[in-house]
Amino acid sequence: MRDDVLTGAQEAALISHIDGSDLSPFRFQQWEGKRLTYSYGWNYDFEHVRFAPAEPMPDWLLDVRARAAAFAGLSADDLVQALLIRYDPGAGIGWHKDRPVFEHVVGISLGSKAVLRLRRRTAAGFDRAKVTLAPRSIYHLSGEVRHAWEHSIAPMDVPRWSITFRSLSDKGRAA
Ligand SMILES: O=C(O)CCC(=O)C(=O)O
Ligand SMILES: [Fe+2]
Repeated sequence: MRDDVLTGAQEAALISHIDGSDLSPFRFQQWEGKRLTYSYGWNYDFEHVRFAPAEPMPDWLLDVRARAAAFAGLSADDLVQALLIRYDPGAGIGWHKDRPVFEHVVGISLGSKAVLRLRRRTAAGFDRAKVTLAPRSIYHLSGEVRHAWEHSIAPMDVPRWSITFRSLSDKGRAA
């Protein structure tokens, strides 16, 4: 993780771009999440279990993608997906591992801080950890924390925005 990878002005511009995007509620089976999302590059459709190319990333994302790649030691071209999320008050994200079609996960937090909770199943229960995601900070999930641990964010009473860049895994490339 690293704090302060964006200025306040850059953060405000990214938030207004996300708010100006055609966000829609995350849907899975009968369940409609309170978090609003939009994907560029590739779309993993949970409702129809379909992984398909999506609209290319717009210019306003390219600078922040380059920073995310540099931070994670990747090349910008590797980060082929960008997921925009707006969490309105009451929205969170439940326990999950990111889909196996993706490999590296690099996330940028905007607007307000959140606690990223982490857990890994053990014989006795769960190992747990948590980390504070400050606004304007970045994190990289790879290796064990990406593949062996789940993560979640509890619903909050203030809005938060995030941009998650992902590379494809071998499985994603094969698909
Ligand atoms: O909002 C975040 O920073 C986390 C998002 C996340 O875990 C995901 O989209 O898979
Ligand atoms: Fe995730």
